[in-house]
Amino acid sequence: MADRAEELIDYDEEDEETLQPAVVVPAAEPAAGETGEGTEAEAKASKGSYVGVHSTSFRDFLMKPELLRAIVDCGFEHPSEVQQETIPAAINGNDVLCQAKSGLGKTAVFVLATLNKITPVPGTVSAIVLCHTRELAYQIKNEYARFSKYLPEVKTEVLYGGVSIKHDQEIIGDKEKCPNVIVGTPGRILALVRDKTLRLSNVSSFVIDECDKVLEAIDMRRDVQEIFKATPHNKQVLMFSATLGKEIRPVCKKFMQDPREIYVDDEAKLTLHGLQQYYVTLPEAGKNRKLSEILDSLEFNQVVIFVKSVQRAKKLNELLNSSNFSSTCIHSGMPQASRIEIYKQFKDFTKRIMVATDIFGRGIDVERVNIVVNYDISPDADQYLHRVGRAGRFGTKGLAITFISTDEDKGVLESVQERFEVNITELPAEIDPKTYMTS
Ligand SMILES: Nc1ncnc2c1ncn2[C@@H]1O[C@H](COP(=O)(O)OP(=O)(O)OP(=O)(O)O)[C@@H](O)[C@H]1O
Repeated sequence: MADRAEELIDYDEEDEETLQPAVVVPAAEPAAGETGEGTEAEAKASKGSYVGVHSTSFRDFLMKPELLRAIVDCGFEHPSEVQQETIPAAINGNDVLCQAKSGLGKTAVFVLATLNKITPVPGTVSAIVLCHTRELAYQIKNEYARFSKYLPEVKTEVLYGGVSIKHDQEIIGDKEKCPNVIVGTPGRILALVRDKTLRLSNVSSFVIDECDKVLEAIDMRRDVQEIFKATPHNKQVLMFSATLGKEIRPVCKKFMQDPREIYVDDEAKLTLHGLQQYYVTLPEAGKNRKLSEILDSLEFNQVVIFVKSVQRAKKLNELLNSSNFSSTCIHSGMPQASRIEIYKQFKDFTKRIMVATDIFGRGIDVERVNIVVNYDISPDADQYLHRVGRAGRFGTKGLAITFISTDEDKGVLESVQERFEVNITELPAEIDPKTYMTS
């Protein structure tokens, strides 16, 4: 930790103790669809039912009318719990460090807050949003497009590696086309800052989504720091993740001034209660047979199957297709344009089975995914939580099945159960589809 601390940016005033107390999200009664026991109420649970304890309206937030209109068009009826807690603080101009469950609308918090604040000046970047994968950046850019529908003067662009930098340079260098909001991955954004194409001296909002992941690896953190240093001192900083361990919080706070901290401190509350979680113990050689049994016997809208390497993703995808399961796959070994194309096809429901490495494990929002299979278990408990959160988005129901074939796998499963106080049981011979299919 001492080494890590030395890596951090230090502003003199940031060394003072944080003045604002952290908000710990209270224990909410499960909303419809949360108990996972298959009651009639759950069967009726649908997207948007998860509104938490207080039912405020988006109109209660002091937002631009153009944003309120877009929210209605998006079909959002009520703010979710995290939105109720966090949007007012963000709109008020506070720096915010926020941890909240997967799939409950953290993205809308920063998209709405930054759009509410922005007064677009042609040729000037006002907001910058960083995240760890290109697909997530692309997805966030689309969220900006949805919510800025009635703010046509606000231009948003996504920037990431793996595609020609020339194209980015042309857009940013052109005053007419230059985005006011930039979403991207740190490497490409830093390259554009270094070559002086991208000027960040007017940035007033700095956002990091999946901040624990972005700041955990030293190389990505260094890139973020360099980008951060190119922005003015006086700006709003917002950071989000479903997992914010105690070690990473001080790292995040080094980028912030007197932040509002909103945490789900009792990690048991991070479990999605609409999500049923099971494991299957089996030898490595039995995984393919079990997977096809699962795909044959369970009902699903869309399923994501996680594996631990690019090679395994390729092989499993080939095998599934040769066994007449029409699957697709996504991993870092593919050209970037194909990755985005595959993400879009899956999101558009053209494909129903996706084999993925962990590039798809965080943040990706495909609302019809109701089953996640950990063909290879995640490397750690946090990543497990993110992966299974791809099912059961926004209070819908879902099912997660994890294959356990080594003692090491068993250890990870145990750490998940301890950390998030979830009881993961053996996959039963039969599961009532009502318990994992949102009607
Ligand atoms: N108030 C709302 N009403 C209805 N749907 C909503 C609302 N807020 C967000 N959603 C939808 O819920 C889904 C999940 O939101 P989002 O991807 O922002 O979750 P998240 O908290 O960032 O999850 P993760 O931690 O997995 O990244 C999205 O499809 C989003 O459009």
